[in-house]
Amino acid sequence: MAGKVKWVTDIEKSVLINNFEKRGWVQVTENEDWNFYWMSVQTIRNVFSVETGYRLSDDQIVNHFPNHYELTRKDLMVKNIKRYRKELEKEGSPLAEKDENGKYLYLDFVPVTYMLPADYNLFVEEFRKSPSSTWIMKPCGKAQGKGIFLINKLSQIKKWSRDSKTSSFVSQSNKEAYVISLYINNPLLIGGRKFDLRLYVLVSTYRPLRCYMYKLGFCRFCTVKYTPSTSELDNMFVHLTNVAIQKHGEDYNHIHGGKWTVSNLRLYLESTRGKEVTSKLFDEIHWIIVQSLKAVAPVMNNDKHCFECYGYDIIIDDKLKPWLIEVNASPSLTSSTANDRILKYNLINDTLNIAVPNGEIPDCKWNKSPPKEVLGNYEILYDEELAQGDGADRELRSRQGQSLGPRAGRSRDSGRAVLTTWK
Ligand SMILES: Nc1ncnc2c1ncn2[C@@H]1O[C@H](COP(=O)(O)OP(=O)(O)OP(=O)(O)O)[C@@H](O)[C@H]1O
Repeated sequence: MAGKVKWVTDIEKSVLINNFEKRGWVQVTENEDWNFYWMSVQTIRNVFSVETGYRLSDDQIVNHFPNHYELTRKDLMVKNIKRYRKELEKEGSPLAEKDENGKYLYLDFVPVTYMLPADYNLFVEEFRKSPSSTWIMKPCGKAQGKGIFLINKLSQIKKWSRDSKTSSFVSQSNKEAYVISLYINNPLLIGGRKFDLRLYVLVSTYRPLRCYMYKLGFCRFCTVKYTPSTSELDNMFVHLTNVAIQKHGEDYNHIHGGKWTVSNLRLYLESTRGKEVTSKLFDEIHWIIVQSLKAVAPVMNNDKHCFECYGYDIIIDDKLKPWLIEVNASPSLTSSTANDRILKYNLINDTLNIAVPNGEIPDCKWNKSPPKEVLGNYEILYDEELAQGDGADRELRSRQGQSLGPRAGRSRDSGRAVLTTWK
């Protein structure tokens, strides 16, 4: 038994268990000595809570950072990105440049969002500026499309407030927090349907930031054709791409599960829009992912026992601008189709190959910069150490020279530091 990795999980998914067994690892319970724990977000809270006083030893590795929620809670992600933009602005960074209307030229990649109830007045002010816009209300602590609804009138939000059995937003502050985001009402449509992208990103360390992009993401399609018409605002089969919602749709296809691989999307876009704009779009997607990670890196508890495989949700609009919608700490490992099973099995396999080098008893001082041969379907997305003295300077230099930001054809950090091709 000695020398074998002892694993525990509280997520009973075959794609996990098959991977552990394939490596000859030994299953133990959480009360025994374990080396590798693939845990839910509830469990990570207990492991790192002050009350439990649990201390991880050098040979223990877990799949979440203690305060992953700084990125994976809808409200905190937006708060951190707003703070990051302000800091860059204060530093005079060219990345924080704004247009004549005061809108960020490059860092405008999350839909305008307010926290409710805290930012209610700010929201009302913004709402009145463009009263014909649609907004999407999302509970901060839920997933799978639960509790989400669309509004286009202030009266709807007032009604919601009343319905949640409170007389004012102030008294609601202890209740469930929501975010309200500007609804991207011009999504890119394929076959008339809205879709979003689910991309996987592995972070092995936040300081220095080192992250990997999984090549095999997918698109999730709605089952009903898209219309921005207000008469369909309540129809979640039109607006929400979550599989948890769409699988209840009449036209849900159980064979392909309403999914396309990202490489299919790429081919489709290359043939309909051209290679150059497609490549620019994917560059920009990578760029906003890196920016979101840079935004939270300073506040992350960069615990050496941790790594994390995030599920990024991205929507592309009809101008081919990508929007970061959300980051998930526990992307679904449920397989809705045969292809899904293969993808998720491989995702875990490749993740383990990086997080637990050689499948041996982990050492929390693990080499977080593994050789290329073990990356599988991962590619380095950003490596701060490689970018040092190169990327940042170059970002500044390029300000004086040409344009900035992937949308403007900005020259990016060094190719070694940042993924530039993704076929
Ligand atoms: N600002 C927006 N504009 C357009 N569509 C949006 C927007 N925000 C969310 N959506 C749609 O609603 C879906 C659910 O939103 P989101 O992912 O934020 O919520 P969730 O319930 O936490 O889902 P998940 O299970 O992916 O965590 C998205 O996949 C997307 O299709």
